Amino acid sequence: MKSNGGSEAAKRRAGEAAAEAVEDGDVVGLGTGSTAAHAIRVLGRAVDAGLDVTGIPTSHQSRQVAREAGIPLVTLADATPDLAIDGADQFCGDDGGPFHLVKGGGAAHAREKVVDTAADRLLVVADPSKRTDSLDHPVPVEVLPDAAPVVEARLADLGGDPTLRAAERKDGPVVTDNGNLVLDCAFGSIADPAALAADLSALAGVVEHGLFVDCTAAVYVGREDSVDVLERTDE
Ligand SMILES: O=C(CO)[C@H](O)[C@H](O)COP(=O)(O)O
Repeated sequence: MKSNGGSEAAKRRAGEAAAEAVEDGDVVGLGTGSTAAHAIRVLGRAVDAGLDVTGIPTSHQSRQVAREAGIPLVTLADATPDLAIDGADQFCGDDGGPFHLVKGGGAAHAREKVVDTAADRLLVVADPSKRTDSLDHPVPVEVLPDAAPVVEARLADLGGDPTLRAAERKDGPVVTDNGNLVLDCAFGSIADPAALAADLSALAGVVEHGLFVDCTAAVYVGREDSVDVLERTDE
């Protein structure tokens, strides 16, 4: 499975700790990536031990991991997730929140955003390398294939520097689970994530972008031997 760096032990601890928040009878949104996969495997072991949990996957990858782990799966047409557990490529925010994320390193951010924001609570699992004071990770933008040249120009108008994501073991571009392309767009330091998110959402041809603005209930930051839980508190 693709890993975006960070210690595997830290990722595992974050995944394990977030999985402990799942209660009997819960429907859980199952995030994508190497950190979320740890939580899915823990949930699979809990299901083996008798916990009644149903999952809603966010990608082909999370569906596959969940199937291997033995978690019964449904779709958003069948149930609303009580909580979602998902990874992030970068996050900012201190204890109390708000937290803002960049997601989409696995090109799954469109379905992730649908499932994660449908859930009552989004729990993010990450290692310390993902934490920053101000988001500056390139923002993945999923685009309709025919719209890619136009969206590239509009992203440049917004001050971005877009690059078509290339596949690693296939010639040509990455094609998402939804049959679209991904432009990774560098904006430098993002001073106002909410404003940029609104600008990106307004572009014709953009299916979804990877800025997740203040939709996170808690961030589980795994370390080699401990986990910090940062929680969004209501003002
Ligand atoms: O957004 C994602 C996939 O689209 C992942 O959650 C993100 O890339 C983090 O992955 P990892 O836990 O492997 O570092």
